[in-house]
Order: sequence, then C-alpha cells, then structure tokens
Amino acid sequence: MPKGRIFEEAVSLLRQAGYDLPPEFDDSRKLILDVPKANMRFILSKPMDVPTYVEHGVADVGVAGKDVMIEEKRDVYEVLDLKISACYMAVAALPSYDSKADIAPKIATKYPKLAAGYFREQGEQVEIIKLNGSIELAPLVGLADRIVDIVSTGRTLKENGLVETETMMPITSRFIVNPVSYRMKAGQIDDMIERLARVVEGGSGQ
Ligand SMILES: Nc1ncnc2c1ncn2[C@@H]1O[C@H](COP(=O)(O)OP(=O)(O)OP(=O)(O)O)[C@@H](O)[C@H]1O
Ligand SMILES: O=P(O)(O)OC[C@H]1O[C@H](OP(=O)(O)OP(=O)(O)O)[C@H](O)[C@@H]1O
Repeated sequence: MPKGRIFEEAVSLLRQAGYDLPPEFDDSRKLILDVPKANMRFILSKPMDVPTYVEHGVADVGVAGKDVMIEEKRDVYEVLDLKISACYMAVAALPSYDSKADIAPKIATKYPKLAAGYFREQGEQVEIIKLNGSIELAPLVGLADRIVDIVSTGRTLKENGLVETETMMPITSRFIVNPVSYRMKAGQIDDMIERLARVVEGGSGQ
C-alpha cells in the first residue's frame, strides 16, 4: 500500500469490499500491518516504490498511481482501475513563456521517464531536470522553462502564477499483481479483484 494521500481512499475501498481492517489502519506509524483474521499482511511504502515491492514478490498485490506505473515500468500486471485518487498530468509554464521561441526547453519534473516519453511522442526535443517535489518552483526561479506535474484542484499552479499549457493524461490508482503470485494464489487474488471491482462499479462488494 502507498503511504500518503492514496492510503485513506484505498483503505476505505477495501473496507467497502468487505475487508475488516482494524482502526489501527486509520492512525498508525507502523510500516507493516497484520490482519490475521483475513490472513493478510499490509506493507506500507512510498507510493513510487509500490511496484518495486510487487515486482520482487515481497507483496503479492499492490495499489499504485498510473503516474507511478508509467514512470517505473515494472514487470507487474495492472488488473483493475480502482478509480481513486484521481488527478491528471499536465505541462505548465509561466504565462509569459513562449514555447515557439525555445529550441530545447528545460522541463522540471518528478517523472523524468514519463516526461521524456511524452515529449518524444510529440517530436519535441527537451532537456529533463529531475526534481523531488515542489516542481512549481522551478519556472519561478529560472531553473526550468516548463514543468510536468500532477494537477488535482489546480490550486498550486494558480497560487504560483503558472498556467497549464497541455493536458497529458488522466491519473487514477491501479490494483497491481505480481505475475508469479497470480499463478500461485489465483483463487485468493481473483476473489480480491472481484470484490474490489464490484465496489468500483458501484456495488457493495460483499
Ligand atoms: N494532487 C496530487 N498530487 C500528487 N499526487 C496525487 C494527487 N492526487 C492524487 N495523487 C496520487 O497520489 C500519489 C502520490 O501520493 P503522495 O502525494 O502521498 O506521495 P508522494 O508525493 O510521492 O510522497 P512524498 O510527498 O512523501 O514524496 C501519486 O502517485 C498520484 O497517483
Ligand atoms: O492541483 P493541486 O490540488 O494543487 O495539486 C497538485 C500539487 O500536489 C502535488 O504536490 P504535493 O502536495 O504532493 O507536494 P510535492 O510537490 O512536494 O510532491 C503535485 O505535485 C502538485 O504540486
């Protein structure tokens, strides 16, 4: 499970799907949470690391943002769109920025592979500058010409005087599965996918 903003929504989804997760899930600093009744163990990692844990098989299944899936390109199955933590990826710049006047613009982002792939597809040559957060700062101080980042409410762009120049792709969280685990524990994992899918599609899940 990803710590942070996805966690709460994912826990709620699992509860709706009939998993009786204890109150500990609502307020804990523990990184491993056991639910013996359901024969489940939850590993809580940084969101960007979830596909790594699943690819290596230390977690059979996981929840990861589509942004993370595109950036990390891990060898895992993406089996269900959970439709939670919705946001989108966009290109933004200062309103004064003239893209036509720029030959190899500098793009600041937390997602270097996703951004590079996008501009390659657009046939645009860019220089990617990898940052770890507060991406909106980069054009304000002259580190980059444009940014590639997640937009949700649009408040961060607005309050920093940036404008969206391109909408790239919608992002939601995905349910992912380790390919070997899927073979070994097909019954359990299929049951989990079905229960989650019922909730996602508007049923009770139980
Ligand atoms: N407004 C948003 N900003 C960033 N991520 C969002 C937003 N809305 C939904 N998400 C989803 O949440 C995930 C990131 O979660 P979170 O912000 O908790 O982690 P993080 O930024 O990687 O962590 P940290 O800030 O501790 O480095 C993204 O992968 C994305 O799929
Ligand atoms: O459109 P909004 O609702 O304003 O949300 C978008 C902002 O939220 C995220 O940042 P986060 O809060 O995760 O901080 P970070 O930049 O340090 O990753 C994202 O990187 C944007 O900066």
